[in-house]
Amino acid sequence: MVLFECQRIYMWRIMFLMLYNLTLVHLLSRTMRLLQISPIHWKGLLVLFAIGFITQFLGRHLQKSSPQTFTVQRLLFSPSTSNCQPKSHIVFLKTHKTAGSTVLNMLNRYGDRNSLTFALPQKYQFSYPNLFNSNMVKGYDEVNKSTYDILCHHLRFNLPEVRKLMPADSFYFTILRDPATLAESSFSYYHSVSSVFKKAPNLTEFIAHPLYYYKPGEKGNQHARNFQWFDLGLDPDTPFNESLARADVKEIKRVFNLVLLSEYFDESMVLLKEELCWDLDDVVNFKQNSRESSTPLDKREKDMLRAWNALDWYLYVYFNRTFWEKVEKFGREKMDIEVSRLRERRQQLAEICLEGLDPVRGNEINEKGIKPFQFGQEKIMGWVVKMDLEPNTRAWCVQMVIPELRYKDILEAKQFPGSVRNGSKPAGTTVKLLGS
Ligand SMILES: Nc1ncnc2c1ncn2[C@@H]1O[C@H](COP(=O)(O)OS(=O)(=O)O)[C@@H](OP(=O)(O)O)[C@H]1O
Repeated sequence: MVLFECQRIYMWRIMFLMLYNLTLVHLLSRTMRLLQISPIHWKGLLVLFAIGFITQFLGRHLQKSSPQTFTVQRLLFSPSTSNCQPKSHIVFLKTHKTAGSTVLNMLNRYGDRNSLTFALPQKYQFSYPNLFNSNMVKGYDEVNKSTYDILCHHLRFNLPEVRKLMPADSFYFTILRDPATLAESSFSYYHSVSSVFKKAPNLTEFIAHPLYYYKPGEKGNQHARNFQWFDLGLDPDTPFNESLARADVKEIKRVFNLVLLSEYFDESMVLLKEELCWDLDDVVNFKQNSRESSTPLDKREKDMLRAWNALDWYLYVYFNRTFWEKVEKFGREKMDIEVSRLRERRQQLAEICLEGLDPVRGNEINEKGIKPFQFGQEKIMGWVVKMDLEPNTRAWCVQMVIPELRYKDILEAKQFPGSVRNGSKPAGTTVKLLGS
């Protein structure tokens, strides 16, 4: 009904526009004759009028779609202004507790919309905490040397095996976090499952006597010391030695084109967008996998945790420096502008897509496909997507909040039709028109 009403008003406007322009043309031609202006000149003017009319007509036509379609158009088009070629061969090392799930959602969306192939694990992780091996990839054909566009699920990095399946021009990136806050997040998240943390009554106790609880080489240690160093495929129990650490870090710098920082997530997204030559909407995201609350650390505790995780702290300090060097090169002012654009767009999308602008507890989300995965005793937060949206808009919004494990099921179902176990697809996730 609303649509018919819009169309009727629209037709009247076009008729009015036509009459208005014809009258103008008529008056003009009469004036030209009276002033005895040569026919060539006034005919030229008539052509100009005709062009003006068509422009007006098209301009109004583009503006006057129904409001819902307009919303989708805004979601669809935020074209890049640069002439670069978007990158689609990507290796993302998803380190733990570093905002990797938010990055992953973005990669899932991009790959999904552009029909890229993902190197997927048989289950949900690549036999973590074992070192990555190409035969852990579902459907990998060693003989025919299958290659993929994106590798991004949790794994323990092993470059020679990654190189077997990823194209030589792949863009490698990862994300790091201050090991002090990472340790707090890790302790609370893995407290009930980690052999080390289980023994400690609380974080304060663990910080005070880590060696009482931590036995080097014990299974499941990775959560408790130099977690990022471990994810990078290095030995977290190596006693800290600056020249050895420097050599390892230099090697990481050689392999990874970009190292992001979770504390500067938005700046990170701007650098990433630039390097990948993607559009703003490709890197806009809503926070994933956040906890309801965290325990604040005082300076002494932070210092102690950084000392305990000395290899991670060295790594973080090094890449913090390289990060800001990149920002400097990009231009501080330009960065501020881009970060503002990103935040504005996030706000705009949140207003379009979400019920409420803050994440909510899982039990407040009724839609099964977007409930956050709950792990241990932590309350992991998620988002409620508005129900009364135009289907394409809703599909876009849902994609932005699908938790990583469920998105993996969706991608797997797409890549391996008929072979997926319980991958129930969230309602309305097919975005046929978007980004295609
Ligand atoms: N955009 C953005 N900016 C800053 N921080 C963010 C962002 N998105 C997620 N997070 C925080 O990252 C923590 C979860 O990290 P991961 O998703 O990597 O965890 S996991 O290893 O996959 O379980 C988790 O930290 P904690 O809440 O301290 O646990 C999230 O709150």
